[in-house]
Amino acid sequence: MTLDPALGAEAALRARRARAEVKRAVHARERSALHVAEHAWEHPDSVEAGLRVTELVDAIPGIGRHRMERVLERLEISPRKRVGGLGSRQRTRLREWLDVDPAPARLIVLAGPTAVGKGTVAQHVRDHYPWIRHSVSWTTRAPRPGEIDGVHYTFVSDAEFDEGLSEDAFLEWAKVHNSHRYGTPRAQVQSVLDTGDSVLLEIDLQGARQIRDRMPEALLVFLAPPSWEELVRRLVGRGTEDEEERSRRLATAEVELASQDEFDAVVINRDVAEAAAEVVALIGR
Ligand SMILES: Nc1nc2c(ncn2[C@@H]2O[C@H](COP(=O)(O)OP(=O)(O)O)[C@@H](O)[C@H]2O)c(=O)[nH]1
Ligand SMILES: Nc1ncnc2c1ncn2[C@@H]1O[C@H](COP(=O)(O)OP(=O)(O)O)[C@@H](O)[C@H]1O
Repeated sequence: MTLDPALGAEAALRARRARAEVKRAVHARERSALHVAEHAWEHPDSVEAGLRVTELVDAIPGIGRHRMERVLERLEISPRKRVGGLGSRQRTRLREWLDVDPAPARLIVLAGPTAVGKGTVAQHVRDHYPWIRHSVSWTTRAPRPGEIDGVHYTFVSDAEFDEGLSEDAFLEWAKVHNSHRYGTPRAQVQSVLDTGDSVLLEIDLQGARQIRDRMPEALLVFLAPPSWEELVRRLVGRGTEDEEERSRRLATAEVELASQDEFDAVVINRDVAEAAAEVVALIGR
């Protein structure tokens, strides 16, 4: 006997709708992902068993696509697998992972004195930990050679920055080194956090303090130099400031170094890769 193809298509549509309903319920926290998985393993013919593991994990609120991929890799589960088709060791690993509350997406602030290596460490995080997202700040300073608008900063005029202020568009903002204004766009950061990915902000100390007051759940990391001499060496070595600007920045740096206690963690930037790994480990995801 051959199956009527129209009936087959109808059954497939029903199954897709039923799977969508399970995902909706998990996302709305009406059912836990663990409950869905246990049901799938008890009832091999159920809708739950037919869900792809990616669909189940992705439906968990606050997970985010990057994190889902990493989790499945760590659990050694192929993204093509259906929940009902997992082997017993995979089931055990998935059960254990679902049983603990997944860490929520976090806002991470990386601050520290001038030339300590904030930009360098943030770039290393960008290159090696792509699931951590970065906010693009607005600034009134002019682009340096090689800097791209919308990538390194969003370069705006004073009037445009004022407009942003009047619309309450910044999560925090500050006038840095007594010259230009810099601000973190609120909507951009919030939309990334809403997808379940963590966001790293590389901002100055005044901005870090504002974040601490407004978002106590944020993780504040102070990047410190191995020594004062090394900080001076890095500032001079970078060669982007003249003598007068350098002494101004070093005076600020002295004050900033005294503020380490205000932070959740201090990471010493001896080696760029190690410092970046430490920051990522603090985020815990
Ligand atoms: N408060 C605040 N500071 C920022 C923001 N974006 C960048 N900064 C800080 O502004 C300072 C100057 O940055 P930049 O002009 O790129 O120069 P450089 O860091 O000296 O190379 C650095 O300390 C940055 O961390 C922001 O959105 N808010
Ligand atoms: N761990 C490190 N070891 C040696 N040099 C570093 C290290 N981190 C950064 N640097 C160098 O120090 C200088 C300042 O770094 P940068 O990222 O521009 O600092 P910031 O963004 O904090 O002002 C740059 O020339 C950079 O290459």
